Amino acid sequence: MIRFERVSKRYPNGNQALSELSFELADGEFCFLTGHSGAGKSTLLRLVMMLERASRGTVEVAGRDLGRTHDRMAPRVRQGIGMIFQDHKLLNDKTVFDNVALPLLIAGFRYADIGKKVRAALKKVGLADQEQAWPLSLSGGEQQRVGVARAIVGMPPLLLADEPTGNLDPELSWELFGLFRELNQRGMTVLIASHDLHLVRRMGERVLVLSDGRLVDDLVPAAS
Ligand SMILES: Nc1ncnc2c1ncn2[C@@H]1O[C@H](COP(=O)(O)OP(=O)(O)OP(=O)(O)O)[C@@H](O)[C@H]1O
Repeated sequence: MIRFERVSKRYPNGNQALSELSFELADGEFCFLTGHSGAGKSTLLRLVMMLERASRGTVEVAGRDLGRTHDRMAPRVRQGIGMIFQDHKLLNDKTVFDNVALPLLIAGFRYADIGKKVRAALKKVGLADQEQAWPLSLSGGEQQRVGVARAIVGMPPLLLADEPTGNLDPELSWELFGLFRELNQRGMTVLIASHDLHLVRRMGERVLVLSDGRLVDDLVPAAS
């Protein structure tokens, strides 16, 4: 699903965010990305989303070489990816339903087809009864789950999350990771950037460890 081969990223101001990074994430895998602040986690995810371009090396997503992909194809690439942010980026002047419907409207789905998909996504995250609620009337954990519903409403094959538990207490964080595992068990490939090492270890999944833009460890869970 994702292949990085000797990828380096240097920002225009000279910051070297990634250096000679190589790894592969197969279809259906569940993987964490950890490392200190500034290690390059967000940059890696931004390269996968085509929000940035690699300075050197090859980035492949779903068989597509992003270095050879024109900017105008970026929306198509992003349609295959669900993205979850730390601050969930919900629109507070829109209902839960409308927030979750947004990616489908942008993708050009007919309004008649949208309701079913939005309700299915809200059901998956356990918020079926909140579709008419306003984001600010929900708890932090519920808001984050709306963000997950919005990311998965188009059933993308790949789910990326950047510090999704940053604003959640340990119990809600654990629940959210459980939800990601469920989505993975239904076939989604999942890559989560997190510096919550305690929770990451507890999940017992594959962990890529970045330090100063380099891959310093690739921990594969022991077979159970
Ligand atoms: N737009 C940018 N322009 C210049 N430098 C940047 C930019 N974005 C990130 N960097 C630099 O690239 C390096 C990697 O940053 P990145 O945000 O990818 O790390 P991170 O591991 O996600 O950190 P954090 O956990 O703090 O979000 C850092 O040195 C950072 O200052």
